[in-house]
Amino acid sequence: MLSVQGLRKSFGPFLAVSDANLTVAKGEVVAVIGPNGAGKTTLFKLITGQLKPDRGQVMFKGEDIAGLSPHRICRRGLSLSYQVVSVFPRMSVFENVRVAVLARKRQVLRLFTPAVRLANEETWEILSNVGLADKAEVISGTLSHGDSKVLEMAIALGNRPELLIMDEPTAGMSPEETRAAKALIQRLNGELGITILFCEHDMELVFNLAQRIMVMRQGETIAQGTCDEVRCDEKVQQAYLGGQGDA
Ligand SMILES: Nc1ncnc2c1ncn2[C@@H]1O[C@H](COP(=O)(O)OP(=O)(O)OP(=O)(O)O)[C@@H](O)[C@H]1O
Repeated sequence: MLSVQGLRKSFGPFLAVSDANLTVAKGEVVAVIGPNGAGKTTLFKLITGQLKPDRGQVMFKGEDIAGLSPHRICRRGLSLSYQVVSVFPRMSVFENVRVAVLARKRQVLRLFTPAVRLANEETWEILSNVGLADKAEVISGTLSHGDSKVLEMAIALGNRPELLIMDEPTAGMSPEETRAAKALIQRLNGELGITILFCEHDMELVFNLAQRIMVMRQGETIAQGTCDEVRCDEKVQQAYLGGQGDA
């Protein structure tokens, strides 16, 4: 479904991503790991169009999407759930998700039209899928950190993504919130069939959730494979145990 080859991005003289390579098959859960500053977030921004690569290829469903606008990439079924919560804090949980659903349908909010009725139904469905239906009327800015991150995922689901990319989905969550988020990600993948690509520093979560792992160090892909393959990889052990890692 997604194939990244030889992706490179520099900021002035600094090479943040020098050679990123990644494949994600339909239906998979794939994790990108690497020490702080390895280039994981930059890679996700390059895939989702928030940054333009200097060179390299990003093939999504057979088409090269490298350098397309985020909007056009999103329309092809690829959504990003952010590391930093970016909901509209004064809007309710329901309204935040409905905006995303209406945006996908290219509708503005004209109440009582059939399109809005359908968007309302879809919004309720998403909220119940992620377990936020009972908080639909809550003002988003008053949610706990864990619920805000789940809302972020719900907003991304408003785009009906085939591939959902999540940047540190459980960062800052309590152990209980992390367990719930893990179950949610498994449900999105298992029940709704959404392909998942995420990066995360919580190695327990990575090895529990991911079917395959890609490892970055200093902007470069140094390994890619099953959890066992990656665990046994010498370069990976060096990256994490050689004084550069944070896991
Ligand atoms: N807009 C930018 N301008 C200059 N340097 C940047 C910019 N964005 C990222 N960088 C640098 O690129 C490198 C990679 O950053 P990136 O955020 O992609 O790493 P990361 O692997 O996601 O790190 P973390 O795990 O800490 O989130 C870092 O050294 C960072 O400071």
